Amino acid sequence: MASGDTWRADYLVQEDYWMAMAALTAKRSRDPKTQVGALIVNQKNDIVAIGYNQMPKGCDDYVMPWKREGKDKWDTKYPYVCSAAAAAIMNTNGAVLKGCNIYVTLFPDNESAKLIIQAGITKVVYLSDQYRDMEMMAASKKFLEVAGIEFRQFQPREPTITIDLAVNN
Ligand SMILES: O=c1ccn([C@H]2C[C@H](O)[C@@H](COP(=O)(O)O)O2)c(=O)[nH]1
Repeated sequence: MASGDTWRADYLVQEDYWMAMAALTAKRSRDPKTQVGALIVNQKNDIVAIGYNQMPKGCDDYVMPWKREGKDKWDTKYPYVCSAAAAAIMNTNGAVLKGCNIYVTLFPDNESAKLIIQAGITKVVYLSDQYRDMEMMAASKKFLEVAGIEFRQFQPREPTITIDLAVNN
């Protein structure tokens, strides 16, 4: 076989591709501070859902608050925004999530972790753990463990791959 007739050795491996897709999806978010992307794959390695942190459908981004601080918590984004994991879980077009894996650019908070568990997702691969010191993240790790869900930080198999973390701009 002549050189050049064989397959490309430096193709993007599957997991690097999925996390890169999650990072790209995060760029759809209108959150001015932290953009998060999530991608769900089934046991056959098909992508079945994607999502990013967003206001609920139909809730105008220009009306909803995107602030981190306000006169009270209801004046901030936190009670309203759907996490990337929540958006992906609700965006399956009917796919069954039991036994799926989720690739997410930010370690899921406790609300996202609840949904991940309830959806039957069995593995979480995350890019950033920037809020690891917050209590809700400790809670999240605790009940992911209790529920028997594997979670680990993403390690690119291709050391030269650079994924724009797309968080904390
Ligand atoms: O598991 C998570 C946790 C948070 N998010 C979203 C919710 C918000 O839009 C941002 C966090 O905003 P900060 O200003 O960094 O507090 O991220 C998520 O999608 N998934």
